[in-house]
Amino acid sequence: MSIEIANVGKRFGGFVALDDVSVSIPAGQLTALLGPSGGGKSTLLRIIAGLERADTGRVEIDGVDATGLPPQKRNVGFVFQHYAAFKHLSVRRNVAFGLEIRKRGRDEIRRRVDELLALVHLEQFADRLPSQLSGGQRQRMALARALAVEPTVLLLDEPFGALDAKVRKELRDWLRRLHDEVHVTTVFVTHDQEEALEVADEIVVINEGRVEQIGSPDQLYDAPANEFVMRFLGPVTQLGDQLVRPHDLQIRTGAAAPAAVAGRVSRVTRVGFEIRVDVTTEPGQVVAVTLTRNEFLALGVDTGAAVWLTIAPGSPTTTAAASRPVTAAPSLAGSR
Ligand SMILES: Nc1ncnc2c1ncn2[C@@H]1O[C@H](COP(=O)(O)OP(=O)(O)OP(=O)(O)O)[C@@H](O)[C@H]1O
Repeated sequence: MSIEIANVGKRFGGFVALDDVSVSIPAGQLTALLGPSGGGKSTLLRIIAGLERADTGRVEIDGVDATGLPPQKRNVGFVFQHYAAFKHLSVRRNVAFGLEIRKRGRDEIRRRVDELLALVHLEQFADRLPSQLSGGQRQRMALARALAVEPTVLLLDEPFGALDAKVRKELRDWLRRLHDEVHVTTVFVTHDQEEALEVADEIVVINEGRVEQIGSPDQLYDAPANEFVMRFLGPVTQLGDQLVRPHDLQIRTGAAAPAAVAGRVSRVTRVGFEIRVDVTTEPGQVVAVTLTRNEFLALGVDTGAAVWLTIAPGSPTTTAAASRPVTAAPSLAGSR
């Protein structure tokens, strides 16, 4: 049940929401559409669902041209951030709804709903009303309802976005496990890079209506296509004109390697299990380095110490597009 999106464009008035977007979503995978707010993720998802019509381009679901098909003919399941349940119906009836309107037999419905409630771990809540569930339980009910009609594709628009951090994390682990059991081709929208990196088989990074990069979490993290992707996927710092992750920098106190950049420790901050060491280089650039506590203790430096910075071999780096002004810091010239 693969999805092919070819050259899709969408405008709202004069505003370009999607600009020539092409993505192949492989069958049976969990794919994340990741990007900042307003980038076009939901619009793309809605176009796949048939809730929005593309101005240009084509959408193919499972080899069939779906570009002009209405949502009900696409066999997609959809879950939104704020799930609208039938308030007066029990959890069981909510999950059964799609099967009832398809006039499935009573025994079949009961069997299928029992299976689904077990799958989302809501068996003991079958007779409650949606208002008697927690937010996380309600979203699991929504997923069970979307899965009830055996969609070829499951589309999730920030399904856990409205929940608190702890519940989100539980649900994302659960979604991963659920997907490993059910294997339905799933596309979910998130603006949370950690969520995408943890859960997805493949990530499509979308920004300002365009695809910035498509790849596995490892590919995106280890080989970001550009500065945007590198910055969006995790913390970065700048050494000279190179963007690098703070934990990919090495600090030395002794004889400098040929490519090492000299500086002084300007600040040391402990952040949980990590130590953040700011090193101000001679041109006055403040470079952030993160070390484990043991690495920091072994290094034996403190504020004011003269050090040399190198980028650990093999680390992902990108050249900063425009060299940003370096952070203002007192000049260290001549103070070594
Ligand atoms: N029906 C509409 N009419 C006009 N503009 C719209 C409409 N739907 C979306 N847009 C605009 O298109 C752009 C992309 O919106 P979209 O919802 O796809 O972004 P998103 O990446 O999903 O963002 P978020 O994470 O905030 O939901 C936004 O600037 C939005 O304001």
